[in-house]
Amino acid sequence: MADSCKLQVFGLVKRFGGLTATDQASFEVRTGEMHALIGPNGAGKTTLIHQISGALRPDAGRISMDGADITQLPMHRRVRLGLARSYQITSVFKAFSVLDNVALAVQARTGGAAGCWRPARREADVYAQARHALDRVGLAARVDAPTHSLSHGEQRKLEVALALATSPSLLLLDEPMAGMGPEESEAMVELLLGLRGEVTMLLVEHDMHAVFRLADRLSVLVYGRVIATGSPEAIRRNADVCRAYLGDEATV
Ligand SMILES: Nc1ncnc2c1ncn2[C@@H]1O[C@H](COP(=O)(O)OP(=O)(O)OP(=O)(O)O)[C@@H](O)[C@H]1O
Repeated sequence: MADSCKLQVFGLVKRFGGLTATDQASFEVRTGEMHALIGPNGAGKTTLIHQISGALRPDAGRISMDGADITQLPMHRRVRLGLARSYQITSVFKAFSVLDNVALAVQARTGGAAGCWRPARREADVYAQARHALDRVGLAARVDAPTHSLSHGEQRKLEVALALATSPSLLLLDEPMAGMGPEESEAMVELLLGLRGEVTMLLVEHDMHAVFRLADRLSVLVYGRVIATGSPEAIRRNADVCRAYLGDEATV
């Protein structure tokens, strides 16, 4: 039986003036897999992630999730369908506790406009969901800490917790290891390995050691086009990929 498809990106085009940032980009993410999107600087990876999350509207092409066309849906509707993206820590309240920030994310993303008037039971559910997300990323002992007191590595974990807060089925991770030292990177790899199979993930990351440890399959983006998709082994051996991007890194 064919693997089921969680996300399908077909012929995605995004132009910024005269520059074509994604150029007929097409690839598929299978349900349950950890799929990495790699490529040189400026290849269009972040632009692609923005289009999948709904932050940017494509000029052409189609995005579908679980078989439903989501190309025209606003971001909040995609979130309701189970799509989440790792937040930038800059969007949190630094004086609030770690737990309160995640609880706010849960409430905001599950439709919390009348939050103040919700019954206590509802609030208990929100906090239970927030605690569960923090537990998943290994921040259970830091729930009461003010967010500004977190180390860099803990802040990146919090970003993942914020994305997990609404129990997504598809998680977009844009450079979760950025700015990390080897120990923090290793902790993030362990965290993401722990989520494998539980949530489908699409990862953009420059740390090739981490990528090749984590990914079930990879897609390689060069000049806005996906030039190859396959297993880590197949990608390492792909002559086009080595020529265009990996080169010596293919030995990782
Ligand atoms: N808002 C924008 N306006 C104009 N050009 C943009 C905009 N966003 C991205 N670009 C350009 O689009 C191209 C693709 O950028 P993008 O950030 O998607 O690449 P990337 O693969 O994520 O790069 P990196 O690995 O360095 O993060 C680059 O040439 C970039 O300068």
